[in-house]
Amino acid sequence: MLNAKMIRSKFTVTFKNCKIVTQTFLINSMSTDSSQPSFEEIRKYLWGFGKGNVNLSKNEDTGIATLVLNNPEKRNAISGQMMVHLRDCIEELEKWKSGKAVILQGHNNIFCSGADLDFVRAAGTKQGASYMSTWMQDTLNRLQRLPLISVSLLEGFAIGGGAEVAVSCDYIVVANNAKFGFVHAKMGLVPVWGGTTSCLTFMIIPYTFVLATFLALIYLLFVIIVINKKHCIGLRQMGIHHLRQYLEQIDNNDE
Ligand SMILES: C[C@@H](C(=O)O)C(=O)SCCNC(=O)CCNC(=O)[C@H](O)C(C)(C)COP(=O)(O)OP(=O)(O)OC[C@H]1O[C@@H](n2cnc3c(N)ncnc32)[C@H](O)[C@@H]1OP(=O)(O)O
Repeated sequence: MLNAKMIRSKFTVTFKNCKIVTQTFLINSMSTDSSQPSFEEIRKYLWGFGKGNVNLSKNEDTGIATLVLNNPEKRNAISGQMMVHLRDCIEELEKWKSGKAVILQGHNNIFCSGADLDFVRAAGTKQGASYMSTWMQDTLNRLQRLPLISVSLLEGFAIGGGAEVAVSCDYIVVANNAKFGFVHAKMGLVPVWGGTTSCLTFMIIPYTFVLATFLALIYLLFVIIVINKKHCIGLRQMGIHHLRQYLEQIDNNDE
């Protein structure tokens, strides 16, 4: 049998253990892991894969830049080299003092067919996957935080990583022929470029807010009807009670 004191001391020990485990976890996660590759190392690695490029043109008069994904042989799929280009372009936009907006589009009216599958196959190791996701998450995070209005122009396909790039902009303009798809699940992948987080801010949070407001209004309406009904029943009963009293009084007066 455990008495209160024993329970308390057991709880304190458990609590202390939890605290130690939590603190160790936090210290570990905060410490800089010396095995983490530098971005310079990742750049060299990615540069060795594929063709294609990303073209940035800045219009100093209007303050509007255009960023074009260019790999026409593969429906503008993003190769290792293009990942490097994209980050360089975004770095340049970060420094553009007179810039107001950037439009992100694909070459020849097709947005992007995602990561270059030849690259994905070739770099399909634990190290390759980790390099790609670290690089692209950082790149798309920086695209989201650009001090410019960013617009993705969706024409043709925006698939897999292409969809992730699209949702990293502030606005998406969608053409009639656009086909947009997170196809990762079909391929047994998870979106590793940060697209799901962007989707959360883009779609799920606003829709949840609208749904919650709608449900709250229905609840309010329901409460008003119920209270009103109860109030009416109460008033009716009071009326009947007073009527009875009045009739009894008349009867008594007659007698
Ligand atoms: C890593 C992950 C992530 O987000 O984290 C991803 O992005 S995974 C990547 C997810 N993306 C995908 O699964 C898209 C795969 N592609 C497709 O479904 C299709 O190609 C469409 C994009 C719908 C386009 O179809 P359409 O009939 O118009 O053209 P097509 O299939 O004949 O393609 C034309 C040429 O482009 C190539 N091609 C197309 N998409 C490619 C890609 N993502 N990587 C490498 N090559 C690609 C085709 O192999 C073909 O090459 P040849 O002319 O030599 O035959």
